[in-house]
Amino acid sequence: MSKHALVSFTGNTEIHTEITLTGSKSECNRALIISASSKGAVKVENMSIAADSVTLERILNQISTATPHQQTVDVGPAGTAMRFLTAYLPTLPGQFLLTGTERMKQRPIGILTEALKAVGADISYAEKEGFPPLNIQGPLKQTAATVKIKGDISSQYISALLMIAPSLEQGLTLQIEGELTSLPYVNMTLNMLEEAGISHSWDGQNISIKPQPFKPATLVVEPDWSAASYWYSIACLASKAEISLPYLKEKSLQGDSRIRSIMTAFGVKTATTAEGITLSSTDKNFDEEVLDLKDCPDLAQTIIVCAAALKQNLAFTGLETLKIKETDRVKALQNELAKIGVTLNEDNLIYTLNCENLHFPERVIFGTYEDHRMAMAFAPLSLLIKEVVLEEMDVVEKSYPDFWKDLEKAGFTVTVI
Ligand SMILES: O=C(O)C1=C[C@@H](OP(=O)(O)O)[C@@H](O)[C@H](O)C1
Ligand SMILES: C=C(OP(=O)(O)O)C(=O)O
Repeated sequence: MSKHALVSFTGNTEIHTEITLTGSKSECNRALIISASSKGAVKVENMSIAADSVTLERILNQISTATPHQQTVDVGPAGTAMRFLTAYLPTLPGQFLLTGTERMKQRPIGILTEALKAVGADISYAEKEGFPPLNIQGPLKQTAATVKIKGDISSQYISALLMIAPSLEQGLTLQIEGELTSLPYVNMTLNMLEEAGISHSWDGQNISIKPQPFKPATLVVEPDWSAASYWYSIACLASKAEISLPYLKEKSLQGDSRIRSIMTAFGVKTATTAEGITLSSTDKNFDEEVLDLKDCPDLAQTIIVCAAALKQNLAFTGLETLKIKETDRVKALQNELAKIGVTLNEDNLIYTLNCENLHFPERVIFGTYEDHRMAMAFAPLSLLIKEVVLEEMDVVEKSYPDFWKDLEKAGFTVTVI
């Protein structure tokens, strides 16, 4: 039986708390692949407890390069792990079936697999052309060192290729076609590779990495800024807030640290302290009418739900990639915002909120669509709605397993129903 979370907040919504967030799953998943590629020269510190990272670590520890039999590698719902392993497994001697949840089988991978095949990888589709599960036969015998790849569907394809590039006999040049989406994630990959001794060149379109050895290094995973975004939302919707988030740094490899500047307009002030950062509530001042979220797609749900609750008819661009994430996030947002009378309408790739009929019923049950970010983006509405139910509460495990515990620490009541 699936469990749901009933979240409420009794009395005056003043929040004073300190929350230590787990490590970024994006940074952690890169650190794990880089460490495996370096054959142990690169160590990982402050591992994330995100289920997706735990899964990737377990897989990397379990796969064997000594067995002639096919090994099934199941990433569950972990998209980044799926994309990174699609590139990493072909570099190993072995035969693999790389698979995941039913939703994973609907998340496209063809752009990455075709690029890998062009470089010499032996990969075929076990079910539907262009989608997982994949049959992979390694080790890759390199046939080309330059490959074209579309940049506007998922940056994870590019990060996946960049991380195997230094281990390829001829290195790799990626010719990026179209606009690069989720750009900060590519920068994160290149920065972490650099920390591990790997240099690159990037002329605006082509990214090249020569064959080169990893140097001994320790990659320290920073706390998760995407997880921090839910605390920004809470600080914004509470009547008063002072929320400390230790170890978070303003200058981060994570593009989602942009939540800090976006949330100034939403009335959340961020102070840098010796320990990390502290969020406090201040006056709201919406000046920008259109927010482009192409660089930070994982913030979209947090920001859109928060704007809706504040009755701000903001417009958003850069939401195209949301359709292929854990769920079709635009559709999921449209369905669930309707429960508080808000619509999210698309016109020419501009999405606009209409909050004219915003209302807060006494009790709202929000669906979560196997998507951790749906649960975490809607939970803060319990500061405005007496009873908020988030279905399938375990979805948060994917990136932020302590989410419910942390809400309780901050004064929310979370009942499992
Ligand atoms: O590389 C990464 O760690 C990620 C890149 C982004 O995906 P896209 O590049 O597909 O937008 C982001 O949504 C995902 O949660 C993590
Ligand atoms: C899109 C996400 O993850 P992934 O693509 O790694 O499944 C996410 O965490 O929001």
